[in-house]
Amino acid sequence: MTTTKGHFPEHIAIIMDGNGRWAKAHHRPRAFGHKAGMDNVKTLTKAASRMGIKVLTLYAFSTENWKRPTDEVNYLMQLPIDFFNTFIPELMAENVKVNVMGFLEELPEKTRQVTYQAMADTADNDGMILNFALNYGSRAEITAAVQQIGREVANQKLDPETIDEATISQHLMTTSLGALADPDLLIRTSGELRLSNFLLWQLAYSELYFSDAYWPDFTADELASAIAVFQGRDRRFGGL
Ligand SMILES: CCc1cc(N2CCCCCC2)n2ncc(-c3ccc(F)cc3)c2n1
Repeated sequence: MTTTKGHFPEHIAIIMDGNGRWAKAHHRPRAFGHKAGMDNVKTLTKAASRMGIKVLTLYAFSTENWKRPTDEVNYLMQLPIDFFNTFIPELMAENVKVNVMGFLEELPEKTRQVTYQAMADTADNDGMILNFALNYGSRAEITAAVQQIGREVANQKLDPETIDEATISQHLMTTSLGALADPDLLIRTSGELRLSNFLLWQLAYSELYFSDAYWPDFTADELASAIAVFQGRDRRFGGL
């Protein structure tokens, strides 16, 4: 069997964890950590684009994050607005195409509008896809896919005998990524060793890399190190 050793990861997904603890370690409020985290999103986006990454998926807000204190959620919901208000020119200069996946209809109006506008503004770019997971949860994503498949079977648009793994993949929020939908490499920062309801279907054969660095401290060099470790691994995809 041909080895995957040395292959460069096309799709990298990152759970950007540790922003609150980073703020605490710097004796600052949590919001300061979230702001530092957003600044690092800008830095790592440009670095990943220049490394030749084809898709960078970033877990920005989970369906479970609504349980956080109201003032923190309100601050977080402002971050996409701040991000695009300050970064669209650089995204255009980098030829980056923005995609935002999640239950966007549940977002505050202004947050939702700015994400749609960013997707429209960058739609013609054919460089790296910067794919934000915003109000996203994998079990909810899979449940919505099963509900839609059920509707199509009930409407006789879909023969249940033809349902296969591709059918499920095509009904997930990553379907627009096509052959790049499944991450080659998942990175989680801050030392947590959990998937936290992120891309559970898509990560079936992904390599997992855990960094002890808090997200604001996760540098482009750390990303390069994670990629080097990935290239040293020999992926099996279930085989020998
Ligand atoms: C809605 C919560 C949130 C939090 C957040 N943090 C705070 C915690 C995670 C670490 C990164 C910084 N960022 N950083 C960028 C975005 C963003 C999301 C969507 C989008 F289309 C453009 C930008 C972001 N969104």
